[in-house]
Amino acid sequence: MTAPLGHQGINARSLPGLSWSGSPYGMSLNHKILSLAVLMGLVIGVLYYYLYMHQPFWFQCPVKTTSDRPKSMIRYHEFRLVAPENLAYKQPSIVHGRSDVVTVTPWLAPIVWEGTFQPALLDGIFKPRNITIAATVFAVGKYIRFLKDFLETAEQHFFVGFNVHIYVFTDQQDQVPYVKMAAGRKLELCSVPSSNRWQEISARRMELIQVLIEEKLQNNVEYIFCLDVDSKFHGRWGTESLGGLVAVVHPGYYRDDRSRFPYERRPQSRAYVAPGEGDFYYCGGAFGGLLKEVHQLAKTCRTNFEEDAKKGIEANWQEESHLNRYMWINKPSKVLSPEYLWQDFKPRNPEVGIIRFSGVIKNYAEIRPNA
Ligand SMILES: CC(=O)N[C@H]1[C@@H](OP(=O)(O)OP(=O)(O)OC[C@H]2O[C@@H](n3ccc(=O)[nH]c3=O)[C@H](O)[C@@H]2O)O[C@H](CO)[C@H](O)[C@@H]1O
Ligand SMILES: [Mn+2]
Repeated sequence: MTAPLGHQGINARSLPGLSWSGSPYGMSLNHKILSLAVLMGLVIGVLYYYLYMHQPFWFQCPVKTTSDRPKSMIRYHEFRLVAPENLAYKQPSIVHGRSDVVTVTPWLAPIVWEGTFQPALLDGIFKPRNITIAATVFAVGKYIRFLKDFLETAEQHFFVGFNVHIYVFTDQQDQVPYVKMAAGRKLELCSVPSSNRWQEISARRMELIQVLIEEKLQNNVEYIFCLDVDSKFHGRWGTESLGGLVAVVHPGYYRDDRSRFPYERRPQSRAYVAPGEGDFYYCGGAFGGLLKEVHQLAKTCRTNFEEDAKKGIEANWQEESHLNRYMWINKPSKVLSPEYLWQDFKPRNPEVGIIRFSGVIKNYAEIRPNA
């Protein structure tokens, strides 16, 4: 009788190293198991420490309260909405609310309209986190004239009561107006070369935003918004606008069929959006979100813009076209209604209860280096 193949004469004792008592090949099995256990413990320990420190979104932080969590940990916990105790506010309803507008996207991101949120409740949730919000604004060439109103009105309406760092990119630092800022708010100036093409100034913002995030903002800012300078704040822009990736619906096209959106339509461009595609038409003049998300957006749009340039293509609305392509694939987790970027020349539509931020009327021929 022969044993089945593979079992002939083999047992634990006859395998090199696999012996219960002393082995001629070195460590006993007991020792090996022990060292393996110690090694595994070490690996698990190091892995746990790494996750604890970096807090990827899928890792549940074991720390209980908001106040004793360092900032880096709070960063990825935007969905842990801890409300202050004893805060009185209007009872919410799931049957009564705005019925003249849509307040949620098909991918279930909120669309922020006046009347859909309670400011005091949201501020109460975000205040204990001691977050800092960065804003970038470019004032190159003649656009420096818009900066004063932008900064003064931001002081009155943009994240009032929160830490706000405004980064002004300009080619004329000595022309930056003095605007008194409240405690916790500050202005920083960054140099940027002038250009004789407005398209270049507008589009290069993506690159400069990417570099700013990489070199300056990594550890001291949670959220960032990137805004056009030729605009003013007229109403509250606050914590209701915070989210992972945040886009603003353009005031000029939101009632139109998508076939009329001014997406880039040449398939050779990396900003291409095919007919029948696209959710909304978003503004290039205002977008934002968590630092990490905006970094990814800026980096991608910059790369795609440069790839297009190598082929001699410039998308019809420069970085706005690339942003729209990006948002089609990477859906924003919060969509802001056109209340968040209106245009002064447009009469207010009835569904727009309040204009919070709006582009001023300007004479393109007079202010752009190339009109
Ligand atoms: C409201 C809105 O969504 N506006 C977008 C729209 O046109 P706009 O007509 O609003 O573009 P724009 O002339 O305001 O240029 C965009 C921004 O670039 C900066 N700038 C521009 C020219 C210049 O000489 N100096 C200077 O500083 C400035 O911050 C300005 O706000 O399409 C542009 C496409 O490129 C941008 O996507 C804008 O954000
Ligand atoms: Mn503008």
